[in-house]
Amino acid sequence: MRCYKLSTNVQTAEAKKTTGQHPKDNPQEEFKLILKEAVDILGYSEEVYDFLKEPMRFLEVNIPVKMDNGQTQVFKGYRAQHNDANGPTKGGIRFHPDVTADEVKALAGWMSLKCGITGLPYGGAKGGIICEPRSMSMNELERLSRGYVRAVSQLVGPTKDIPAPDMYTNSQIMAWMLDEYDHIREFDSPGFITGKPLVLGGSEGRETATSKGVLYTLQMVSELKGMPLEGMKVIVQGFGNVGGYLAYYLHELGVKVVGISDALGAIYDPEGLNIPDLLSRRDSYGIVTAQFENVITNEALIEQECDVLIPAAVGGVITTENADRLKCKFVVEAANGPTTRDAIQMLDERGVLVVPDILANSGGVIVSYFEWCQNNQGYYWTKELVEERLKEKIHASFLNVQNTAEQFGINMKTAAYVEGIRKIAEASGLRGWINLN
Ligand SMILES: NC(=O)C1=CN([C@@H]2O[C@H](COP(=O)(O)OP(=O)(O)OC[C@H]3O[C@@H](n4cnc5c(N)ncnc54)[C@H](O)[C@@H]3O)[C@@H](O)[C@H]2O)C=CC1
Ligand SMILES: O=C(O)CCC(=O)C(=O)O
Repeated sequence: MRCYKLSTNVQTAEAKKTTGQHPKDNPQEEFKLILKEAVDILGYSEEVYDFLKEPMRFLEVNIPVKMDNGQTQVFKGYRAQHNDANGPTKGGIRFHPDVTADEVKALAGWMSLKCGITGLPYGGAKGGIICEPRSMSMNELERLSRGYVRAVSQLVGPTKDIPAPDMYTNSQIMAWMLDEYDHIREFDSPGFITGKPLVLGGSEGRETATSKGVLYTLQMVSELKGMPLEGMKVIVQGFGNVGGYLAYYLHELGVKVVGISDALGAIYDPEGLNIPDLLSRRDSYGIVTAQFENVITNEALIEQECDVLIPAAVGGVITTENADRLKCKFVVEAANGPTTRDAIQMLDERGVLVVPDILANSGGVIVSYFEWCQNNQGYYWTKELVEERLKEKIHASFLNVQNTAEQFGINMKTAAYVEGIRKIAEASGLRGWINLN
């Protein structure tokens, strides 16, 4: 633990600029590219691609929020519902300054695929609001969260479209959104939203579900490749809900977490970082690097020596511009859309396995589904039961995607699309919406 030390001139996280890298490519175009490949591999008609390339519904809203200074600020928000052939749509809500309509559309498409791969009775959706939550007060965030629910209330609901947390949203925001929805509908509907606090009908294990799912995936990779996790060197980009818990579990298992990062920078130490100490210093937005000297950039972190690179923050961080310089053996995508299609091809050629986001980070929506089932039953499960069932689903989905990759001689990303699309297309075909052939 040599390379990082506490800064003597700590600049507060709030005082620093927050946005970091911007996705180099349009995520919706990325989604369409691999979708087309997968549709062709399955031998489906052009109709299937035309139907699935865009969300079935897309709502753009303007949310007026009374700020603490008395002035009204208008925030732009989105909700995309990609496909509801398999059941109600499902997906998180992101609060981030870089949110775009195309990003939300792609994220909704990826949710459909995730639900397809894991066999959940849902289609995909996603929401987003363009905002900088770290510069807003709790009261302003509450008014924004409630305003968003009022704006999209006609479109969402426990049997229509069920939101959840994503970047910069958490269980408190889910609680405000639930409360607003209950006021509008005039009845208690815990199944309207997942990722809630436990006392409001949340599920044991939801907060840690995405990171646990990534961990189970990594364990599958380590078994597959005959490389024990213990002693492995891992870099985790992003130190929030997903990255923070993941770094902790890895550290507990004897993995050397050699690099972590947040929106402001990264720290790297080839000897391994003291993860519990870093977690104890982290603020509620997953920021810790502001307290240290020798901070490197997120771009530089990605190129450091390690066995496994786990992007767990924003999209579009591994592109054709840096894929050649990665020094890892595997990339496990915990974030949504961190690697572009062309970068995956470059990594394939170099023998670097990329475990796709729609498989690796599906733990979040899997346990959200468990939460929704518990809400519908009014009967709550133990954490052990949740984690056992999560592990089963991740294992089965991983093996399925891996078999498909072998069967068609394709990489795991395309195989995951093939598996995801199969379910949505079949359901859409049976409903008479499209002809598959
Ligand atoms: N929370 C969940 O259940 C799920 C999250 N995901 C994905 O995982 C990723 C992370 O989500 P959460 O951990 O929930 O978010 P979070 O808001 O809890 O944490 C985000 C982390 O990323 C850092 N960050 C923000 N901008 C960054 C940048 N430009 N470069 C590097 N780091 C940056 C933040 O400082 C923070 O440490 C997102 O891509 C999200 O869509 C995927 C599935 C489920
Ligand atoms: O928990 C959920 O329903 C969705 C989580 C999510 O937004 C995601 O998997 O990207």
